[in-house]
Amino acid sequence: MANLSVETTKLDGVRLIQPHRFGDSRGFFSEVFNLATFHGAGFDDVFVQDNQSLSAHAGTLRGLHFQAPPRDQSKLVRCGRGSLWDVVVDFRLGSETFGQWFGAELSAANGKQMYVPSGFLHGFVTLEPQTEVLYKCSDYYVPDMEGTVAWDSLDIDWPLGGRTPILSDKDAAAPSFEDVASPFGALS
Ligand SMILES: Cc1cn([C@H]2C[C@H](O)[C@@H](COP(=O)(O)OP(=O)(O)O[C@H]3O[C@@H](C)C(=O)[C@@H](O)[C@H]3O)O2)c(=O)[nH]c1=O
Repeated sequence: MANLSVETTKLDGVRLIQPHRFGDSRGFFSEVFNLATFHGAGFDDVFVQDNQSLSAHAGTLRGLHFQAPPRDQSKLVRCGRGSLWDVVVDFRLGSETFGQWFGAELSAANGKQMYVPSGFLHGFVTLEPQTEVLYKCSDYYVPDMEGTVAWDSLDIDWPLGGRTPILSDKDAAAPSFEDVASPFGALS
């Protein structure tokens, strides 16, 4: 039985991953990450850092973030509690889909994971209170190499239900997409 199903998206390299859940009377068991299985499915990343964030309120929006080369990161994102709407934006110069976005709901219930390749912006908005997000990164955090793009400077259809999102000071002050020079070449 396949332990992993992988869905392609309209953005090259961006994938929605569904690890298998073995359900029984107690609940379920799932290998949420297995290096050999992921390598077998074509992901050659070596993840070196695991992150966890908790957002107290629904409508908390984090993003859009990237870390510049040579310290760029691919990410494998999932939800441990609650639900979120996860977004990736193609930020690779010269890419046919430069500036286009893809979004999907990740929840504790659906077990889906978003694979965010290097060269893409990443962000999410929480859909429930006390939403926990867990993600692996392929390089360590380097604050000096970090970049932020304003969440509302692209035509992203954030499911906010008319609410004003809760932002960090850094994200609230982020420059617009068109004012940030991408450090990513087309083949990042
Ligand atoms: C991202 C990060 C933050 N921090 C620290 C810096 C700061 O004091 C505190 C909170 O950082 P931030 O406000 O940047 O956290 P947050 O807004 O949750 O940032 C995250 O957003 C999502 C969308 C991503 O894709 C991540 O890569 C990361 O950029 O945690 C680390 O120590 N290591 C890390 O890897």
